[in-house]
Amino acid sequence: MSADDAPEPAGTTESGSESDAPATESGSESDAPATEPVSESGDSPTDAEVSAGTDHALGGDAILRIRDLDAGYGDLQILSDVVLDVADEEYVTIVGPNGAGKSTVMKTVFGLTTHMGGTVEFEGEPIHGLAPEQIIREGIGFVPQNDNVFPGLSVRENLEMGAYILDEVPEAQIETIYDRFPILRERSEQKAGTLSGGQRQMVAMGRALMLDPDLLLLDEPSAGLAPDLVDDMFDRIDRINDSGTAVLMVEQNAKEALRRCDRGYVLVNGGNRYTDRGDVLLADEDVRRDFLGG
Ligand SMILES: Nc1ncnc2c1ncn2[C@@H]1O[C@H](COP(=O)(O)OP(=O)(O)OP(=O)(O)O)[C@@H](O)[C@H]1O
Repeated sequence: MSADDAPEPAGTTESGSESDAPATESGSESDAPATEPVSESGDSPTDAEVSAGTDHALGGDAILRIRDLDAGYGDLQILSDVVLDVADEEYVTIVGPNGAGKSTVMKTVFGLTTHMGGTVEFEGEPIHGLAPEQIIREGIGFVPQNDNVFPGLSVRENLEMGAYILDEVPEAQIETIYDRFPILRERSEQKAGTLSGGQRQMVAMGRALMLDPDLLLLDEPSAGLAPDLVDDMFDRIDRINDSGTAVLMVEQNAKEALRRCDRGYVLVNGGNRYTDRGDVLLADEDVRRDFLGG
């Protein structure tokens, strides 16, 4: 989704002083917020006056709607009262310190943790408590950070595994994935374990896209990639989102992720801290200092 199409969060600034200022004319990705908050004094706004929002729910419709979510592992609670929305075709990033619970949110949406309270709804239906196989059927694909390919299977067999719930291999979808990642067509018969890190990540994404999900969950897609491949990976994610798939991503490369996404959530210690457009989070002094390395 382009920034212009992005739904507005229910509140974009702590003060609630949301401006109607248009996005920058060039529409270019810059560090400046596309919407410039106006100071109460009427002075020219500066970065120091940008306040990231703390209203974590979207004002409008969401295809993924998480409310007051408590979850963890066994008896160990990690998430407390998490609120998070993803709108149709939106690109949302979760950032935050190590151990904040970012991956746990993703795993919880995909049914891989212990649900302890609150709700996760997808396209209007509750999905908390469902098994991953059921969640895939609902239209959610997940690319975990680790162990996300079958190393002993070929590229093609990996893709086929992404559609294992179907009776027949969807050949047309495999072709669509090959069109999106042409190198995978070339390496179709090669064992996934022998591919480079970037190519393995493409296999993992391709597998998660096999059922043409409405929402793709990506956990640290740039982890372990050589620096010159990171931009390429982000470009591919942009294109997946541009083709109509909503994306919820956890990313260690927080600044780049926030530059690219529509909205971001800052998670700390298992709970929400800030929610706003990516460019607003990038411009907020406190967010930059505390969570983005200045
Ligand atoms: N399978 C598990 N069993 C028990 N505790 C776990 C498990 N996985 C993660 N945790 C704990 O949950 C907490 C949150 O971990 P999580 O991986 O969600 O954080 P994160 O924000 O994604 O961190 P990072 O950026 O380091 O990946 C951590 O304290 C972690 O040790």
